[in-house]
Amino acid sequence: MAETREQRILEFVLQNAVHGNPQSVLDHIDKYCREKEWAMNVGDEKGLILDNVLQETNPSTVLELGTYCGYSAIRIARLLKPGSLLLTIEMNPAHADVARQIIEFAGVKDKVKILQNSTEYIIPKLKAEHGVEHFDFVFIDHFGNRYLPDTKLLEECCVLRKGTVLLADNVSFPMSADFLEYVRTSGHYDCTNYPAHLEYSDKPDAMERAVYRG
Ligand SMILES: O=C(c1ccccc1)c1ccc(O)c(O)c1[N+](=O)[O-]
Ligand SMILES: [Mg+2]
Repeated sequence: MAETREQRILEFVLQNAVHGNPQSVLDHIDKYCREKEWAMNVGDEKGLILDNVLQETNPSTVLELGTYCGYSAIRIARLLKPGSLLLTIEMNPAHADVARQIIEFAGVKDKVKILQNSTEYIIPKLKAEHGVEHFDFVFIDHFGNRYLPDTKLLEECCVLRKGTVLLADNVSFPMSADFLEYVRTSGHYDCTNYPAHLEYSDKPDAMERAVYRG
């Protein structure tokens, strides 16, 4: 039996999902995490919210904060138009390694670049070292206590533009309360809340869309 939960998710995907089929990989991760071991993927219910907001935005450049096992990276990449790019930041090297393998198995690695380090280290380097001008869409799904400082860092590093869509997971958690207060009251964002449930559970959760006013 694989040592970690993330390695067991990878093993289940490699042994059961259809190679090169992103939806099959998503379905098998959801099946494993609903039936065997809970894990912090955005999941199927909130994943549909992510799909809808992403398709409404139709982005060319996407940033994700918090790759974990690659579930939402695959969810995003499968909907991106040709020539688009998702940069996803993961601070945990073991998680990044699992994500790299699952993303490759799903057949979307050409649209995804995993940056393994902390967000506070990478965000200031995005323009100079990763050729970023601006992001059209940012999916925020790492530890809630980083949501606000990283949002302010994205503003300070000028990688947001008028109309950039931020979509944050888990805004029902107390740890992201300061982020929610800021995007709703700073005057810099137009916000929409999407009530949902915590992945693979009936506990309440929510996502917040915050469109940058520039
Ligand atoms: O914070 C956790 C957490 C904290 C402790 C243990 C496990 C998860 C969490 C829970 C559900 C999520 O959807 C999620 O994105 C996270 N996260 O850390 O990014
Ligand atoms: Mg989450």
